[in-house]
Amino acid sequence: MKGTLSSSPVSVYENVTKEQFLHFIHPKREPALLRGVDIGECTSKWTSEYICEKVGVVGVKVHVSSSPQMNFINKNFLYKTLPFDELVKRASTPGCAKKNHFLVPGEFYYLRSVGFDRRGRDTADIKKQFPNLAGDIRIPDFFDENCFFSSVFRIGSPGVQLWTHYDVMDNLLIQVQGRKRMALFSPSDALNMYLIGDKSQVLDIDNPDCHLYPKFILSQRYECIMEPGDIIFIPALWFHNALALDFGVAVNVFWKNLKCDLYDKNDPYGNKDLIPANRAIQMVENATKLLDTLPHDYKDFYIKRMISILETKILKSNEEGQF
Ligand SMILES: O=C(O)CCC(=O)C(=O)O
Ligand SMILES: [Fe+2]
Repeated sequence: MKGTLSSSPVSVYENVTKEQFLHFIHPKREPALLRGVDIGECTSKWTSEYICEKVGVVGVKVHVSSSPQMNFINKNFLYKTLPFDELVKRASTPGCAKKNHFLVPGEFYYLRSVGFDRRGRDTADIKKQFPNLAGDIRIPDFFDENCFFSSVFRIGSPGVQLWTHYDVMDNLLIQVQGRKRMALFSPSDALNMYLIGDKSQVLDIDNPDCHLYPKFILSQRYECIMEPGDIIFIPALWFHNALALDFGVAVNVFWKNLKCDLYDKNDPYGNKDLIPANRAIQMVENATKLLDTLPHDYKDFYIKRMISILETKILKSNEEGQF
């Protein structure tokens, strides 16, 4: 059984200034589509030819999949290294990935840039990994520079859909080339998302399987189409799913909205839960393991008791407006 889901538009704001963003948009903790913000010359300059010429043959690690819907559950993608210009040619030229491919003709590509050393604390920074392009993009100064976490270059084939997930940082996603459909869900819908870690198991958000994921259609979906030059503000913890309608070039910037010491220092992607949250989740996991020592019916009963403790906690913090 397939279910359908209505959606609400993401609020659109034109020609937003730093002051307007800080006073009216950021405090709402809701996604916002920002139009007409000065992002520099990249919107006119960043043609496929230009970015190929500026970056050249530098090797980049990309997701490659035979399906446009990249799926983390049965990992229907591989990581492959390609020269940057070859990636751009294959992803932007219809038919190009038909001749040269890793998996199947017409395969799909997605680049999410990373820092030089991903095992360490090195995060993506376009100024470091793409210095010849960084000067063309003006990242809005809508946050304190001490809170900057990373800036990520994203390139993808038309049709690529990135699974629904949340990040723990506030985010400005700047769409430079191509259109993209963004679907978002509030953190308050977390129980309807069927999460595994930071990712939703509901892969086909347009035709969700209602037998497997009956509560998904209860969630409130927000949606917008991003045009080149648009920026979307995605507050930390908001679930998002990106569907590229064209060959896409985007840059996003993550920053820390809360006190720096709450964030995991070893987080190359900006998706590790805050230290207290991560500890709390570990404790719940340990608590359920502890119950493994009891017979099934007792375990079931005490898990339900734990759920009722947590449910009461949700109601209380909702009343206090702190949820
Ligand atoms: O635009 C995309 O392809 C995905 C964006 C995303 O997940 C992000 O900016 O956090
Ligand atoms: Fe994300």
